[in-house]
Amino acid sequence: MSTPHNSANPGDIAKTVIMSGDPLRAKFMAEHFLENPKQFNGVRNMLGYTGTYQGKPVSVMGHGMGIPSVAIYSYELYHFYDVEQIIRVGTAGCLHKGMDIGDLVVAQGSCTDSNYLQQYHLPGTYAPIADYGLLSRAVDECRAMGIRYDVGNVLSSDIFYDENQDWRKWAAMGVLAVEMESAALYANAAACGRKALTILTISDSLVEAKSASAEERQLAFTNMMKVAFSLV
Ligand SMILES: O=P(O)(O)O[C@H]1O[C@H](CO)[C@@H](O)[C@H]1O
Ligand SMILES: O=c1cc[nH]c(=O)[nH]1
Repeated sequence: MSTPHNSANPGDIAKTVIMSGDPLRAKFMAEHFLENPKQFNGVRNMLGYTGTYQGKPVSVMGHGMGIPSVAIYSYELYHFYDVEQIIRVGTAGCLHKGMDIGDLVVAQGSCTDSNYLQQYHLPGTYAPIADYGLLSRAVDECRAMGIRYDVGNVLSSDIFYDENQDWRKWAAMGVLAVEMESAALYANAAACGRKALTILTISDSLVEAKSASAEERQLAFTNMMKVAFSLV
């Protein structure tokens, strides 16, 4: 059975899916990390592939930009394709001095300015968090690789071009970086008892004049991919 957004048949997608906003980053992962990749989706150019990594089945797929997009793709993977864990590898803007382009942020929790969580009608503020098992293994891998990384809260914002610079208020609460999807991914996973983790690479700084090129965003940030594949 396919969905309106995914033409895969049941069984075409592995239990672990590594996702990124940019479908071309998913293609890059298929070409550079997967053995025998087979494309399972091309609907809306949201490319998805399944292969093996060191002999273990794994899929990679794009999820588009923003919460509505990641929410659709991750919901369908968990509910209609029986996926057990989704690891997002994305880019983010850092909110503090001393963080550099290329640094990793392992997103322990994700705040949001989106209304997505209101659908659960909770009598308070839900705190979307990563699966602890995936998180702690990712941190172990970052340490073993000897790369620069932080672990903590991120902001999943609906706003890329922030007219009011509201990110400053999140930074004052210790939030490390801003991206646009993790809160919905974590909430979707929690709502169906599955696992999720986001590993980010800093591509921009909101506090210093630093920025990566479009090509680097698509292709060069391989440390987060190595960490993600180590979790398969
Ligand atoms: O690099 P990706 O995974 O797309 O993630 C970040 O980049 C996009 C914005 O440029 C948003 O999707 C944001 O979350
Ligand atoms: O500043 C940034 C950089 C990457 N992704 C975002 O959402 N914001």
